[in-house]
Amino acid sequence: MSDELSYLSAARYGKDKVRVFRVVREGTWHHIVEYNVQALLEGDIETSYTEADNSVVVATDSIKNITYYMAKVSPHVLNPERFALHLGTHLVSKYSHIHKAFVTVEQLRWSRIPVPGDQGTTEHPHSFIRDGDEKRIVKVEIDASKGKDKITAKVTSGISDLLVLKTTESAFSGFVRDKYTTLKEVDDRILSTSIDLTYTFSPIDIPKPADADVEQFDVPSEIAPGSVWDTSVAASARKVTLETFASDNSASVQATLYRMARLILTQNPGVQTVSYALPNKHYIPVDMSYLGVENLVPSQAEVFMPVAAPSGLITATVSRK
Ligand SMILES: O=c1[nH]c(=O)c2[nH]c(=O)[nH]c2[nH]1
Repeated sequence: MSDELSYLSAARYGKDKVRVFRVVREGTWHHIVEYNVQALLEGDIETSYTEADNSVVVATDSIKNITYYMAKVSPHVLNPERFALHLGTHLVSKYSHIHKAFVTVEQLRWSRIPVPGDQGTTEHPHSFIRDGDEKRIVKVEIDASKGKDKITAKVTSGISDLLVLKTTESAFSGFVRDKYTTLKEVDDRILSTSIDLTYTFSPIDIPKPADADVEQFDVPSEIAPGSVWDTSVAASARKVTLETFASDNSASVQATLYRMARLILTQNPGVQTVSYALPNKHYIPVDMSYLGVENLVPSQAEVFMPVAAPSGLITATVSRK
């Protein structure tokens, strides 16, 4: 149904915040992942909105059940890119009227607990610690609108909530000075940010999955470096981000951001764009001059007031030419 005034111009639905934990036992050496999954569908679903026609609706409850089933049967469950691709591909393959799947996987951090062993500290085989709020975020768009045997996928990966701070080698000067300016130029300051990083891969073709075999999802036999199939990209992007933050003698958040993004593109040929959103979480030296205590010389200030809000927010996308 549409009338002269309005029509349904977009429709997408599914399940959000599906919490799934998976253990893979390799003898006594256990691997784990914890994911928050969002799986949304598009396709010939208009009548469910316009005609109250539920015959086209795969219930969001079923989408949740499929997510858990795929966490059980997918050989790729431990890798969020491959798991998201497998889940999305199954959704568009299973239902003829569903043409696109949008799967977001947020991976929570679990690291092995270090324990003393015969040869120094080792990682525990089955005990883990949540060492930080940092998440790995993977977004996959599976497109079967040109046919179930011509599936393509766009993948974006990244990190959110990676909190970092440095106590020197950050300055900020030379900015616009006018009647609104109260900020002093500094050659030394605390720099802290909660890193939000996303990078996009070149689009990929997905081989048509075997009809009967939901468990099967082929990964190319030759894996192009820096491509979506290359499981080392996430660690490399995180390493470059942290190392650049630490070692750059920062002129501004903008300049440090650009340097990080360029390095990710240099090191990962399959990555097409890199975006950061970096809040500048200000730490303000406390003025104690009224007590005769000096705390305002930037390189010597010792007591700071962390300010949650307002924060700066510096964003940019750097793209491969
Ligand atoms: O690195 C910075 N970039 C800015 O744009 C800015 N603006 C500001 O007040 N402090 C900072 N720091």
